Amino acid sequence: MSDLFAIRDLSCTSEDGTQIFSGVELTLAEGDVVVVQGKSGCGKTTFLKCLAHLNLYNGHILFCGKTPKSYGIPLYRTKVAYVPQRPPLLASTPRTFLATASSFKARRRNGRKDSRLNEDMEHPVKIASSWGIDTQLWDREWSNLSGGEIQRIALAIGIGLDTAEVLLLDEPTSALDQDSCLLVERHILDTLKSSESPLKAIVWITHSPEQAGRVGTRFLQFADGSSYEESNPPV
Ligand SMILES: Nc1ncnc2c1ncn2[C@@H]1O[C@H](COP(=O)(O)OP(=O)(O)OP(=O)(O)O)[C@@H](O)[C@H]1O
Repeated sequence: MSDLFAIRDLSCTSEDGTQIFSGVELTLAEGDVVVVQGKSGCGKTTFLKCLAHLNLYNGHILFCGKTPKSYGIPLYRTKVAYVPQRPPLLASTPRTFLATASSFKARRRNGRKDSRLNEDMEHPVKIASSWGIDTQLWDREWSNLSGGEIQRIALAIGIGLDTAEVLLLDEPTSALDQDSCLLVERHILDTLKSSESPLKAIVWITHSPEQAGRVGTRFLQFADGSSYEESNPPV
């Protein structure tokens, strides 16, 4: 049987030709929560973007034994989903964005839009509500939402569409207070364990050693232009 997610000899170079990292290796199995840590600017976000095929890279990425291109990149990105730390401020509202994201899911289901679109949109709203996001915030312009509200809404969409098998989380709780952070963490880990969710593994960037210890099952450290795995969370 092929690995869930295999990354082989991954390297990435910035537009000006500077190498950001090279030689990164990682194999994900079902149930893994790989915490990614390292100094600011060492390439963690770039790494996640490469995994989501949002950044150019060299090397090999295989999801269930197949390359991203063999799925078609839009479909691949529904299976290996990147949730940015700060979603680019979009025009319009979270509900408009959710409708677009849900329509991708509907197309993936049967090749066209279908009547389950509204149903697909309910789950993210319900999840966000359980994290203190009032339903009316979905109809407010992104630019008029707080950082913590934006972060919870983006994460609720990433999880609640129920398409992601691998979630790539970029400091998903960096704008949240401690109580909200723990609530969100618990929900993500429960989703990973749930047999009703397609979610199988998570790659999670955090600068918090405490969070790394709470959520991580494996620990990938970025340093000196490459990465290495540690057996324990760094203190
Ligand atoms: N589009 C880009 N063009 C040029 N350089 C870039 C680009 N995106 C990122 N970089 C550079 O690549 C390096 C890695 O950036 P990246 O955002 O991946 O770091 P990071 O480890 O996630 O940092 P942080 O912990 O501060 O979020 C940095 O030096 C950054 O300035």
